[in-house]
Amino acid sequence: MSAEPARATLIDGKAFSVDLVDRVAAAAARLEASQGVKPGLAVVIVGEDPASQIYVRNKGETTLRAGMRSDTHRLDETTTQDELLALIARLNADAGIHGVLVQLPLPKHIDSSVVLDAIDPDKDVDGFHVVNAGRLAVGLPGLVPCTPLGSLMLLKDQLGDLTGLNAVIVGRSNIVGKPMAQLLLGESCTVTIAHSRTRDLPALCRTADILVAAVGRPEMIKGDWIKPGATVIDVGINRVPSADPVKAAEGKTRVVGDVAFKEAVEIAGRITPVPGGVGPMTIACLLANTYSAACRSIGVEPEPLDA
Ligand SMILES: Nc1nc(=O)c2c([nH]1)NC[C@@H]1CN(c3ccc(C(=O)N[C@@H](CCC(=O)O)C(=O)O)cc3)C=[N+]21
Repeated sequence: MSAEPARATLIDGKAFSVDLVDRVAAAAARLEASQGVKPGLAVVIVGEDPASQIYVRNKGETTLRAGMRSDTHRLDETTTQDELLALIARLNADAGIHGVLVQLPLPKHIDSSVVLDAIDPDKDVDGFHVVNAGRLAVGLPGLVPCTPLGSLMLLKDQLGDLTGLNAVIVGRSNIVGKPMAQLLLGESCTVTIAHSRTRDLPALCRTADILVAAVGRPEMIKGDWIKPGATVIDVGINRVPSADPVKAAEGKTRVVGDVAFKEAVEIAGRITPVPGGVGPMTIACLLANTYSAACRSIGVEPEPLDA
């Protein structure tokens, strides 16, 4: 007989996202057949931020798989804020484009909040516009940020009803932490948002039935911060030097999350791996949002897409 606790179940976001993209593709094809509207996504990238490259590559491939139109606008690092705003105005007015995404981070001379709030809220497939943040906060329908939306889909798929569970979110960003808190509150969880100034973060994390790590610090959340059996959602995508010193010296990197996975997997009940967890869900939800935006643009209620 072994007293060893079972290792955590791995939450396969990659597999879930493949299914979700298939459902989006089927729904989009029905929309096109019945209404003559093909969902279109415009992605705007200013400059050459390396962290954005994985996302752009994966997104391009996935958009094609979903049978949607995808335009990419690559602007020079020196593009002015006014030039960028002019492009957004054109995309807002383009009836063939239902989703507009401006890749973050933007160069320092551009004010991202001004840019994000220039996007038509009904085309804001990132859900970053202040109007969509407000809609989410008061429970109105709107476009919801992709990473929290994908994380919630995984949680509901794994756990079913989330009512009454203690959720701790580490990270208070507008793009992940805050909207994740709103979504979990909407599922009747008891939600705590923790951050860099939180006192005794390990002890707080140990109260969590659902622990969402969204701090952007490689492997910060340790195994002994996790309540045995808890569900851990690791939102982090951090590029660090390869574990093999020879490869690291050659400049090879690997991707790790915000959770120390090797320790955490021995304690948690369920956990998302990195890569292959939340990341692919973010992209699938971007396409789901583009499909929904296309439907709403012609006054059609989108088909439900969560499994
Ligand atoms: N306006 C805007 N919206 C975004 O959503 C946005 C952005 N800007 N800027 C950049 C970040 C980054 N991001 C990723 C999403 C998915 C993966 C992803 O699918 N990662 C895979 C592969 C990772 C790997 O192997 O390198 C995985 O986690 O399995 C990565 C990165 C979205 N971002």
